[in-house]
Amino acid sequence: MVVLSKPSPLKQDFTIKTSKQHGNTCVVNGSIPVIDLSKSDAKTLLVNACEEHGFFKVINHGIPMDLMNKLESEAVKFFKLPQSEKDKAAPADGPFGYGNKKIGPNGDVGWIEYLLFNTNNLDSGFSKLLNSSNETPEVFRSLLNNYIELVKKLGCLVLELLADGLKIEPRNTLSRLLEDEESDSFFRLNHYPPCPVNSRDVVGFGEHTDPQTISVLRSNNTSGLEIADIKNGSWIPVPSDQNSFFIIVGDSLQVMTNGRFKSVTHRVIQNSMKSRVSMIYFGGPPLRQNIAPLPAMLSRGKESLYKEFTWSEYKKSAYKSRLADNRLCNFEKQPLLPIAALTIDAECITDEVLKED
Ligand SMILES: C=C1C[C@]23C[C@@]1(O)CC[C@H]2[C@@]12CC[C@H](O)[C@@](C)(C(=O)O1)[C@H]2[C@@H]3C(=O)O
Ligand SMILES: O=C(O)CCC(=O)C(=O)O
Ligand SMILES: [Fe+2]
Repeated sequence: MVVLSKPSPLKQDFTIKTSKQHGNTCVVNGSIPVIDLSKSDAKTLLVNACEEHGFFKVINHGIPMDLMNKLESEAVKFFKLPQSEKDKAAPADGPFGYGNKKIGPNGDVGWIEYLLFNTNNLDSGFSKLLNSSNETPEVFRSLLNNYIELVKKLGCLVLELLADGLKIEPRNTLSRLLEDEESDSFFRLNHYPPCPVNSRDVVGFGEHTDPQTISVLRSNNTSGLEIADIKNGSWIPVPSDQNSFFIIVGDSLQVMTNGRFKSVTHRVIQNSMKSRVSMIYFGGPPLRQNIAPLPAMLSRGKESLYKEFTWSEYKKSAYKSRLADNRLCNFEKQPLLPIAALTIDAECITDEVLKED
C-alpha cells in the first residue's frame, strides 16, 4: 500500500505557464492560483486563494502518478462496458452507484456518466458494480481504497494548512471532520464522452457549488472545467493538468469561515473531440456535525452570517434543490433592513421546501 506522508517533490517536471509570480510558490496561471505544498509559505497562499478564488491547483502533493493512472484506466474499462452491463450498477434508490445523464434526483441532466460512492461504505456503490460484468472488480476496489485513502490525506493536509493560516486552534479543527469515522465523504468518477451536439445548451455538468468542505479533483488531460470568477461571475476555463490536483472550496467551509472563504461556482462544458475523466473526493463532515462559523472567525464581536444547522439538515435540503440553486441562501441570517428595502431573492428555494420531510 502506498502511504502519503509529508508531500515529497514529484519526479515529474511541471511546466506551468506563468503570468504572474507571488513570492516563489504561488503562480497564477491565467486566474488560477498554483500552490506548491512543499514550500513554507503554502499556508498563507492557500488562505489567499480560498478568499480570492475559492479554487486553486496544488503541486508537489505527494500522490504517485502511477496510482492515479491505474485508477483512471480501471474507470475507463468500466465505462467501456456495454450500456446494459453498466446499468446493472445503477442505484435502486439513493445516489450511489452508476448514473447516466441524470445528475441528482431533481431533473438535472448532463453529457456525463459516473460512479458515485460513499467513502465509508464503498459497498454502497460497489456491490452493484460487482453485478455488472466488470472483469477485474477486485483490482478496481483495491485501487479505489488506496486512492481514496491518499486523496483524503491530501484533503486533510490542505485543511490543516488552512487552519494554521487562519490561526485556528487546534490545527486539526477542520481536518478531523474528514478523519472522523462517521465522516460523510463521497467519491465520484465522472466520464464525459465526446459530445456530438455543439450547442451551448448541452453541458457536461451544469453550474453548481459543492456542498461539502473541500473537494479534491483530478482529471485526465481533457479540459472542460470552468470556475466562475468570485468578483464578477465571468467563466474562467481551467487548463487541464493530469499531474496536479484542484481544490474546490465548498459551502460548508464558507460557513465555517463565516464567509471569509467563498464556495466557488463551477461547471464542465462539453468537448466534441475528447473524453474527459475526472475523479473527485468530496470531504463531508459527519451527519451530526454542526456547521457554524468557528470561534476564531467571530473575533472582535463579529456576528455569524448563518443560522444554526447540522450537515444532515444541509444535505437534506441540498438533495431537494436543483444543481444551479443557491443552497446557502436559506441558511443565511437576514440582514436587518428597512421593510421597503426587502426584495425576494428569486434564486432562493423557499422555506417551505426546507420544512418538508
Ligand atoms: C442536483 C443535485 C446533484 C447533487 C445533489 C443535488 O441535489 C444538489 C448538489 C449536487 C452535488 C454537487 C457536488 C457533488 O457532485 C454531489 C455528489 C454532491 O454532494 O452535491 C452532487 C449531488 C449528486 O450528484 O448526487
Ligand atoms: O468533472 C469535473 O471536472 C467536475 C465535476 C463536479 O464538479 C462534481 O462532480 O461535483
Ligand atoms: Fe462540483
